[in-house]
Amino acid sequence: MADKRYTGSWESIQKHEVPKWYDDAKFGIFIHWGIYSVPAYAPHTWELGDAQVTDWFCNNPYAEWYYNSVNVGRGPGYEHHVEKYGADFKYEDFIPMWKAENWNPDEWARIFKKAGAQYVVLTTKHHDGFCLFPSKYTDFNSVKMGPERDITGELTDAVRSAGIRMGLYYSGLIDWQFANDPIFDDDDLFGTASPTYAYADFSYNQMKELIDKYEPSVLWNDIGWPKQSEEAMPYLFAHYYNKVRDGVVNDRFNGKHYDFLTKEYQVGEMDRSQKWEMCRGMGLSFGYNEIEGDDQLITVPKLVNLLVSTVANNGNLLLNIGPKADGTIPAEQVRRLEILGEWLSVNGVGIFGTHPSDRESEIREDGMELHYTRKDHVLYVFADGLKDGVNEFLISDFHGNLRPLDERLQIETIPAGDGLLVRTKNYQAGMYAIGLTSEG
Ligand SMILES: CC(C)[C@@H]1NC[C@@H](O)[C@H](O)[C@@H]1O
Repeated sequence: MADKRYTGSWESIQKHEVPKWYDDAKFGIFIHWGIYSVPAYAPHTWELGDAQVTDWFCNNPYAEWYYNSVNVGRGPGYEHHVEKYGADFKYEDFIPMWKAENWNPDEWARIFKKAGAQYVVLTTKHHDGFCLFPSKYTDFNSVKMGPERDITGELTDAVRSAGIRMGLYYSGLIDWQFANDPIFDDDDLFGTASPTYAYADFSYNQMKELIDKYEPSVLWNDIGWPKQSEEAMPYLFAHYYNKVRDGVVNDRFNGKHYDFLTKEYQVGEMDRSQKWEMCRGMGLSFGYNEIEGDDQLITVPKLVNLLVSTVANNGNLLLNIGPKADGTIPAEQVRRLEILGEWLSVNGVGIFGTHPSDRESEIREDGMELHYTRKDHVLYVFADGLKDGVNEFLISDFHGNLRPLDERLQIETIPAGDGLLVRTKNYQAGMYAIGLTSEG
């Protein structure tokens, strides 16, 4: 029987279930690439969630917010712009400097594949309103100017050719081509949001354009959706799900319907019963920030720990890269993807296609962490925060045996009461979090 079609009602839409591919995927790559990649500057201040909102917007670490960081007329972003480019240099003057002259989408796809990424999400239109696709609703796009290429189309083809799913990000509520008063706080942010019915029609039409042209596996909307077209949302979702049967949408369409919840840098409250996704840059920014060198980026041990702890608690990790304006990915970001891919090539069996165990993650006072996943009857244990050489930890209420996924690791296992004592004999820091399996 043909798949049931969705109708334009909330009742119909809410019958959509999270498709297996998204639940199994566990790891994707976010890409923030745009005009802002030319100036590539933001002060290295705080992780989102660590700053007062009143401090955030004039000291914004997000390089993709460059336009507003200048528009506020004060703070390090503004001062940097005036000093380097002059007060009369406009944001749009960066467009002809974005040439993407060294961009090879197949090379990006090769890097993502080697990293173990199962899906990719590209910014098709960020808050600056510049579209990375040939929209028929605006000429402010990457085919008509700047790179003069359909970045979304070329990357979608390359990523899918590599056997990776393609998702699309869209700034649904904020578009500085329609409303560009400086944003100093959240009131300003939502005050500039979707100012008119004309914008609501524009964003609805562009989202439909993206669905029809690229049939993305993920619709990653940002900030929110225009109130003026909120009633039409079920039609948009029905159109999407009928066209992309195993597509997923995030929770940033005003939270009225979603396949997965989103977290940005910090986990905050966690509900393991719902599918969620953690996203973050490798540094404090999503867009490339030239002052964020290797020392300012997340370390590999912390990156592996983030992936393991996210997956063990029913999440996916969507790790962002910020390419340079010329189309190359900064070497320090590529290196992290390569190492993560090497770790996943050994331990991925305990990550991809697994489900959270009924065992909660354990964060011990000595810094050791135990995280659990399962696949059918097989239990996977990930131990992190270990020291070189010998470490001991108890898997309570466990009557099987465990063996390491990394054949370099030597362990002893000793039945102890109702559990199993595990002793590593030769742990080395380069093994990062170690994976153990109960599969014989
Ligand atoms: C999580 C990521 C998509 C961020 N969402 C909020 C934006 O303001 C920010 O620049 C970035 O795109």
